[in-house]
Amino acid sequence: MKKSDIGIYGLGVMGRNLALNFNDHNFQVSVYNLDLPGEENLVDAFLSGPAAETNIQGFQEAESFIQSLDRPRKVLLMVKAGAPVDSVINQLTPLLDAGDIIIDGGNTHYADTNRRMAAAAEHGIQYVGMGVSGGEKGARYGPSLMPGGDANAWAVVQPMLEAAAAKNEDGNPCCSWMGNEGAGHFVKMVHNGIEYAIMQLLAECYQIMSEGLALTNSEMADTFHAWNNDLLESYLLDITAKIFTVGDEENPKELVLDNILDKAGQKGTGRWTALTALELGIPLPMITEAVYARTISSFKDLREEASKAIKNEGAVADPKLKLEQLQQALLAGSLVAFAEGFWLLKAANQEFGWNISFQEVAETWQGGCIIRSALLHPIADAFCENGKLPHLFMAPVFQKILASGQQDWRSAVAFGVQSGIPVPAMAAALSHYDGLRTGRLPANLIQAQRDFFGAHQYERVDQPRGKMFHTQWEE
Ligand SMILES: NC(=O)C1=CN([C@@H]2O[C@H](COP(=O)(O)OP(=O)(O)OC[C@H]3O[C@@H](n4cnc5c(N)ncnc54)[C@H](OP(=O)(O)O)[C@@H]3O)[C@@H](O)[C@H]2O)C=CC1
Ligand SMILES: O=C(CO)[C@H](O)[C@H](O)COP(=O)(O)O
Repeated sequence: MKKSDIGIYGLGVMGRNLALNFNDHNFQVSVYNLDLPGEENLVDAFLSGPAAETNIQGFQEAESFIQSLDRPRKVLLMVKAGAPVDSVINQLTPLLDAGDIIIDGGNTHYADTNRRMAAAAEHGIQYVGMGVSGGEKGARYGPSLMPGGDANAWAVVQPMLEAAAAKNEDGNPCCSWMGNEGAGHFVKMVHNGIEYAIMQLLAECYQIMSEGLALTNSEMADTFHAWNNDLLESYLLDITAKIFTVGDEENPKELVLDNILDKAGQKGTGRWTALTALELGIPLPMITEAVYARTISSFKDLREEASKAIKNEGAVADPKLKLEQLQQALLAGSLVAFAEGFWLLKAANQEFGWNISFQEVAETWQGGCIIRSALLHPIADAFCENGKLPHLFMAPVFQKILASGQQDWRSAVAFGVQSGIPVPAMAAALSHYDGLRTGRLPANLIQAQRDFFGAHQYERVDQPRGKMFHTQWEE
């Protein structure tokens, strides 16, 4: 039997679709899944189902799975992030040889990848932490891939990963080497932070349209569909418009959307983005508010109770918001979401000594991934022109967009605030914009207060930076 080019461990949603994708590109694929007693045999189900007409080989034991691979063996782990990855690595390490390559394609925390890469190196195993985006369809027909880790492995896995990846409008694979250690997983984490922010922004537009402007579901479908153009064209806007057209199987006259409980789930990547930003000292108010918004949604019972106790009487926004104004808020907010993400990537380069190319990240996100958006083209151009751009707001192209849309953006936020419709991401995006474009903030008062109660000292506007002063504020 021909040895396989790649082995995929884990036949969940992503693993089984990636296996079919690699097979489509004429790579020989081996698959394995650790089934617990009593669980369905996923390998058999896969081979007799979706993989029936393929050359994919399935294995019931890890030993034979690993032996089926061509050297250096390349094993792609598509298992649940966290402890399962450690347990799978422990299972496979004795079966692998020096020079073999483990690729973790799950949503792993970058610090875990740093640790696992160092541990694998002790056995001579090359380790790649790879962000994968695109969900089920992306995995099947072309995801966006963000590998990083042991650079020696890149040349070996590059042809396979590039073949399986989505292609952008220029025909280039949406797959780039992100850098050392956990750089690939860091980029995927930030991708998900941006994903949270844009999803929340779209959800806020939905609530403003439905509750504030009394639009029907079909009007909202049309509006989202019409907006999905020019710089606003994106996968998330596209699927949002489609969601407003899907009927409920249980109640055919209703939309399934109207019958979904308003409690947002989260697996952790958005929270990690916010926490990492806090640790690295980078303000990501919009992404963080998007995480909080999911969290507050999870307090469903408390919210129901509070909504009965605390009425929003008399809250009326004036004047009524125009849909064009809301559209501008969506555009500006989407841009802020990307600006926050790239700002964190810049900080990571500085903190960890990585060399993530922001242009390549933007290009890698142009196809296949959940946050693919027309905005990623001018973003890639901006970084191509100036790889050291300190913040996306400093690119003239975005200054123009933000400046021309800012009054409408403010109106949309004001409409939400005045009518009592929560707009945390939209408002936080605006605060980020206003905070950054304000040359003199009231932080002088904070410094005075700190010096008053704690003798923490302050710098003066008329003295060199770093020279500290203290005032005896009271006798
Ligand atoms: N779904 C998505 O849209 C995306 C998911 N990801 C990430 O990809 C990874 C896989 O996701 P997905 O395919 O959706 O997940 P699924 O839940 O569909 O599949 C999880 C897989 O992990 C296996 N697994 C769980 N625990 C263990 C363990 N202790 N030992 C061995 N195998 C284990 C499962 O095996 P079993 O069936 O036997 O339990 C199954 O094969 C995750 O890290 C996820 O965050 C990344 C991008 C997009
Ligand atoms: O990585 C993904 C998309 O890019 C996964 O779908 C992930 O599960 C999304 O995060 P969450 O479940 O927290 O919404």
